Amino acid sequence: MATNKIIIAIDGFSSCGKSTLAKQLAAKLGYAFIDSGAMYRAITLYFIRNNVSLQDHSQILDALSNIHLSFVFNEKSQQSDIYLNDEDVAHLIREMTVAEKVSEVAAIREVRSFAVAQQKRMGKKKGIVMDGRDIGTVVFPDAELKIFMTADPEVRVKRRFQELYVTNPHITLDEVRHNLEMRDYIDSNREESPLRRAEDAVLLDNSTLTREEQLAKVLDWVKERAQTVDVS
Ligand SMILES: Nc1ncnc2c1ncn2[C@@H]1O[C@H](COP(=O)(O)OP(=O)(O)OP(=O)(O)O)[C@@H](O)[C@H]1O
Ligand SMILES: Nc1ccn([C@@H]2O[C@H](COP(=O)(O)O)[C@@H](O)[C@H]2O)c(=O)n1
Repeated sequence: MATNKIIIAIDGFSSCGKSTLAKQLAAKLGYAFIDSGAMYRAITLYFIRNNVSLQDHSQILDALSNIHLSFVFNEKSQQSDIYLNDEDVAHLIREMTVAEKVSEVAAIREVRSFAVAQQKRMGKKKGIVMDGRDIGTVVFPDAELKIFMTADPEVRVKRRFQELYVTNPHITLDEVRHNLEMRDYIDSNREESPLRRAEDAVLLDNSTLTREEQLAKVLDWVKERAQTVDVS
């Protein structure tokens, strides 16, 4: 049982295991888990479906005014699914059509303001693990624990390939590699909130760590920062 709730911010490159770690931590600590990337993906899905021009700011603002995002806990999977207006889009947002466009959409200032305002509200009561690209730098600059995750690029490509292959056996390693490289490049070089390691973030390279090892390591960091949190 957690008695001293903190905010845990996890940032890093694409497909290095941020959401996996965030889910593990949230389950262990009884915290809320928010995958901020899912929000940008859901906005992108809406933009694709409605042919929103990324060059037209009034179209973008109009589209955002019609988007309502929420996370609904799924008892079966024991995870929160993202809803775009009243539709569960948790699976649709993982498709390559969304992955190919999301970094362009997430670089737009109005889109970021829209998402960040909601993310900040979600952290008001603490007891939250959020992963993304700007969580420790912009969304929760005062988070008690900030983690910057990375892993060897080829390890990341193989992990994401194995994950996507289950639902799309036509996918290729090259396609996945290209998408990860492209997203990391845009995310790190955009003007608005580029992906950066916060000065006070702890670096976690999980290239050779199992899921269990990464969790054990991070739980030690949580204990250091929230002495009264019982994580036994
Ligand atoms: N320590 C690990 N060892 C092996 N596979 C892992 C490990 N951590 C995560 N994975 C797997 O790697 C893949 C990417 O993980 P995950 O989706 O958590 O990454 P992410 O950083 O949140 O990605 P993105 O930012 O692109 O959404 C998943 O298939 C996940 O199961
Ligand atoms: N805080 C964030 C989170 C995500 N993004 C953008 O969304 C893309 C998809 O995120 P995943 O975590 O699901 O891979 C990501 O490539 C970023 O472009 C962001 O900008 N800020």
